[in-house]
Amino acid sequence: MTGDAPLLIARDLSKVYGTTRALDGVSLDVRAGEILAVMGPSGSGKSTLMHCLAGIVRPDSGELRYRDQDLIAASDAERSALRRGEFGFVFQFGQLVPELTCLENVALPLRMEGVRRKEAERRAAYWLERLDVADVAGKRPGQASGGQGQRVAIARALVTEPSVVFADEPTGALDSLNGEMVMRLLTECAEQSRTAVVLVTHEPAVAAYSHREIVVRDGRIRTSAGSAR
Ligand SMILES: Nc1ncnc2c1ncn2[C@@H]1O[C@H](COP(=O)(O)OP(=O)(O)OP(=O)(O)O)[C@@H](O)[C@H]1O
Repeated sequence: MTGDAPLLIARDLSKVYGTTRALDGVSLDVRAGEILAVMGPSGSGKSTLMHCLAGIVRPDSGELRYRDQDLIAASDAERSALRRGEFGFVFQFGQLVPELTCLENVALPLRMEGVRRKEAERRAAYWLERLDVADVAGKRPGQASGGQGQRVAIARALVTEPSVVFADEPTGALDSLNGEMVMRLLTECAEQSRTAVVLVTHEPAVAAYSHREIVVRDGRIRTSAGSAR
């Protein structure tokens, strides 16, 4: 893994909200296939860091590159094209569309890219199978359990075969057994497809699925270590 050029390179990133220094000179690389846990206390800047890396929030200063692209100089349209095409997202609460079936939810990012319905649903069905939730394909998210919904959300994040998945507390709403299953499937699928995962979590048991942990405090990276994995 160390031989790969980094996918994301952040240097000295800063972001200020009013008088709050949410990020204060953060430097970080994310490599293909790497599972990186971002830990730290509430309000320390974890989400701001993740949102900057994902091209959602524009840092005030520093350098940020995804492959050859300057993410700070990129226009809003370029950044959203990058998010759609290269990145996947998983949040604490699956944020699935309640009116659509689980299959349609997973097919949605492909439909938005112009993939025809039949092909999009075929690929969605494959990912539901991979995440072991094929049985909820025809159900709406409200009819699935929390753990199943989160696995559907992961299928939706992976269906476009992104280079990087950003996961913000993906197990935060689950009990530990379901949380472990979600983490096991997320990391197995990511490793098989060499997808990098940037994982924000408070939970050491979740961070244990990563290859590397960083701890953010007061907008700075305080420690960085390989995990037990
Ligand atoms: N859009 C915003 N407007 C104003 N302040 C913000 C905004 N986003 C974040 N902040 C502030 O920046 C700091 C870092 O917030 P951030 O959400 O990145 O922390 P976090 O580590 O992800 O916290 P948590 O674990 O509670 O989600 C906090 O003081 C927060 O209040």
